[in-house]
Amino acid sequence: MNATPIATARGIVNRFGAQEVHKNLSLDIQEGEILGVAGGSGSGKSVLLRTLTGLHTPVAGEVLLEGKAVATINGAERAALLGVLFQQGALFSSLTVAQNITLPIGLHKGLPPEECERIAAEKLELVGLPVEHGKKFPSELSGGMVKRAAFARALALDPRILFLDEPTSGLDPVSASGIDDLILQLNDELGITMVLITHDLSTIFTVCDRVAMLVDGNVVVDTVDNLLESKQPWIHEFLHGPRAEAAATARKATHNDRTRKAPHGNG
Ligand SMILES: Nc1ncnc2c1ncn2[C@@H]1O[C@H](COP(=O)(O)OP(=O)(O)OP(=O)(O)O)[C@@H](O)[C@H]1O
Repeated sequence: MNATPIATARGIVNRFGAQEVHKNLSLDIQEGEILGVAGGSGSGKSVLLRTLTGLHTPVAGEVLLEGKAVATINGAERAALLGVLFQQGALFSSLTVAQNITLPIGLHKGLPPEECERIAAEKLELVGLPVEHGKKFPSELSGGMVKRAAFARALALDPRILFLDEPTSGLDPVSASGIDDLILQLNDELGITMVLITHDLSTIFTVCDRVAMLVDGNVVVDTVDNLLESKQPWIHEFLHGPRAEAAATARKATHNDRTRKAPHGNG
């Protein structure tokens, strides 16, 4: 029997004109897990992320975060509960990295500047960036560093759930693997629940406890081991294509190195 999920989506319907993107989709997210969200282009991954975070109101269905309807959670409460890392980092280019990190702290906590600076330094350290990088502007950082700075900002208010939109996209393999390690580290050390949209097979094979596969407007959620047995054509093609083989080999090495916590089932 599972513990109470930290987030639940029930009967979600999302429709744009005649196009039905989600047809009665339901999903439980367990506290402390790393859940991947995968699916073909246009399958509704980003719309699902926006729905789960309360940025998009579905045509039908509801999202509960810690048992509370997301629509009824106010801005400050929501900011403390969930962080979002958008695909391009979405940092303000006219602000320094430290100012970007402290922006949500100032907005939602009203802390004095020295305390904001202390928190910014702490978050930079947490994501593996030198504290001096706080003085730089986003344009002065590499792609991997921008992602880390965006992580630092998403972590500013110590959220319990982090939603990540393609955290490794556009990165070279070494930087991407550094981001995978950061996701594992934040999950292991701080217990943050992670929900990440990804096409990155390496991330799926080495990082995710479970994966939610969006297919035909619905979702199949399971561990990678179980999904590897799936006969559903898109899932089979995705996990058994030529690019999946190298990722699966890397996974075996990682699993030998690292004892992941027992994955949660989803019924
Ligand atoms: N605001 C909107 N208005 C109209 N259609 C939309 C809107 N948002 C999303 N859609 C449509 O919903 C479908 C799902 O979009 P979504 O961005 O969630 O796909 P995705 O799975 O994230 O795709 P990709 O992997 O290509 O980013 C797409 O066909 C998209 O055009």
